[in-house]
This record gives sequence, structure tokens and C-alpha cells, in this order.
Amino acid sequence: MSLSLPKGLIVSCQARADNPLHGPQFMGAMALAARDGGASGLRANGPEDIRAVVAAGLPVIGIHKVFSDDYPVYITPNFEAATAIVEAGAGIVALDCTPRPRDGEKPETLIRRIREELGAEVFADVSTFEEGLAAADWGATYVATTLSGYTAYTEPKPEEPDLRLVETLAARLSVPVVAEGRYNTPELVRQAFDTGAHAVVVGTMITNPREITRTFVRQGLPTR
Ligand SMILES: CC(=O)N[C@H](C=O)[C@@H](O)[C@H](O)[C@H](O)COP(=O)(O)O
Repeated sequence: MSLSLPKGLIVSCQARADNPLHGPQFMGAMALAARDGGASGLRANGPEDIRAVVAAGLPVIGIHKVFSDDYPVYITPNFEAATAIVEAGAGIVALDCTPRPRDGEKPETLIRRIREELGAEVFADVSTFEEGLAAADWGATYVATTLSGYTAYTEPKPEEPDLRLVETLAARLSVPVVAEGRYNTPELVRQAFDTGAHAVVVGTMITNPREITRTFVRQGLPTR
């Protein structure tokens, strides 16, 4: 079966509402810049931003973050959220595949429905080895280490990415494993490929100038 996500660097173009770069105009421009810089795919949040980044002509991993006070799962927690991003043009739907409570169907049901009813590929965001195995068993097209360090049982998040999780999943699974989360330098990206990643997703260090600025300022430089 041919995969729509090629090997290579995937650039995540996301900016929350409190970020000065929030909105489809800025995320669309980020996507063009990433494409021109050599990215082989994009990740974006919500129908509006997805519509804007699709114009760059690269494969798009869509997510739909839905935050609630009642549930810890926020990355594409239900079928309605998945439907909206496929309608916006994402060919790949990423969703939280941890067993945590959510406002929606279980991940195994969501994976099946997204593939069968929406005809999209599924990108499973997981935080542990066991979750990665389960997601592949349920039919995920890709398994990604996105949530390592971000679930209660994998916190506190270290500064470094979870290369070990990439390595163990890649050694076991026949579906492509994607490295995501805190790949903040080209050297770390190279290490992820060396340990068996099919692709590596980089967000903050490419598309979030506010955080990039903070990393410089934190070095103890005089600020103003
Ligand atoms: C945990 C979670 O909600 N991760 C989100 C998933 O879409 C994004 O906020 C991250 O920016 C993305 O995973 C890329 O990671 P990094 O920005 O570290 O390169």
C-alpha cells in the first residue's frame, strides 16, 4: 500500500490563540516557507489553518485540538473533529491514541471509522511503547511519539526527545514510526532517522518565533 507521508522532515505549523502568529494567514505563510525550505509534509491544527496550509501542496497531517475541563485528551478526541479536518483537506488525521478518558469514541473505534468512513490515513499520537503497539494493531497507518512526556504517567517531560521510544517502536512495528516532540536541533533530527524514524515532525523550533526568542533570552543575555 502506498503511503501519502514521504520520508523526511515534517514541519508543524501551529500557533495558539495567545500567539501573535495565530491564524490561517500566518500559518499558510509558514507552510510555504517550510515547503520552500525542503519540508516533505506539514502538520496543522483546525479546519481554518488546514485549509490555508493545504495550498502549499504538501501532504498534510491534520489535527483538531478540542480543550475541555473534563477530559485530558485534546488532540482530535472524536469523530466530528476528525470529519471537520478531512473536509478541510487533510489526507492524514492525527489523534491521541492513549487510553485516557475523552469526549468521544475509544481510539480503536475512531481509527476504524476514520479509515473506513472518511478514507483518510491515521496518525496515532502515543506516549508509550504499549500504546504504540496497540495503535498499530487497531490499524493506524503511522505511529508517532508525540505525547511522550505529555501524559501524567510519562511526565515530567525531559528537555530531550524520547529517542528510545522511536527506536523500540521502529524495531517492533511494520508501520512507519514518526518521531515528534522536542526535536529542537538538526542533530536530534538526524539521530531520530538513525534510530529508525520514517519521518520527524518539528514544530516549535521552526514555526514559533516567540519560543525561539525565549530560548535565546534564557541564555542569560541582557534583555533590554
Ligand atoms: C503535546 C502536544 O500537544 N503536541 C502538539 C501536537 O500537535 C504540538 O503542540 C507540538 O508543537 C508538536 O507536537 C511538535 O512538537 P515540538 O513543538 O516539540 O517540535
